[in-house]
Amino acid sequence: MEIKALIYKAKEAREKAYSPYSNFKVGAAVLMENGEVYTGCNIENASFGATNCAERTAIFKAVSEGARTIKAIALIGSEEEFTYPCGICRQVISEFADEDMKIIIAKNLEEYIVKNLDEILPGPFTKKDLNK
Ligand SMILES: O=c1ccn([C@H]2C[C@H](O)[C@@H](CO)O2)c(=O)[nH]1
Ligand SMILES: [Zn+2]
Repeated sequence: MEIKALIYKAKEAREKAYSPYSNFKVGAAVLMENGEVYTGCNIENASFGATNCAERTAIFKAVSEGARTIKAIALIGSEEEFTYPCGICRQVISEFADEDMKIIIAKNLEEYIVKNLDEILPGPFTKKDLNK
């Protein structure tokens, strides 16, 4: 799937954000190994710590449908500056990352940057650390 098409899906998902506390909308789209794309938005909660980020919403939808490996993930938050995944999402992304997974961080369909996992999460804690 083309990068712009994945960003477009993330942008559409951002419209669904439930963020009455921060008023900050984020959308994500994951392309999985089975060729399916799953989308997610951030979902906030009056108990702030119960908030779920857009990336994790998308990944958990994918995994709960049986998909396991992320080929690419697109993320769109602010249109003024690039919105990077938070630390918790970086860890969750690493659990399901394909070895050459791309992380696409977009302001819009024209302005985006592409990162590898190693660039945003060097030295991850993985199943290898648990001898799994
Ligand atoms: O990469 C990010 C960064 C933040 N958020 C959400 C969480 C919260 O609802 C709001 C403000 O932190 O943005 C995401 O969904 N993804
Ligand atoms: Zn996050």
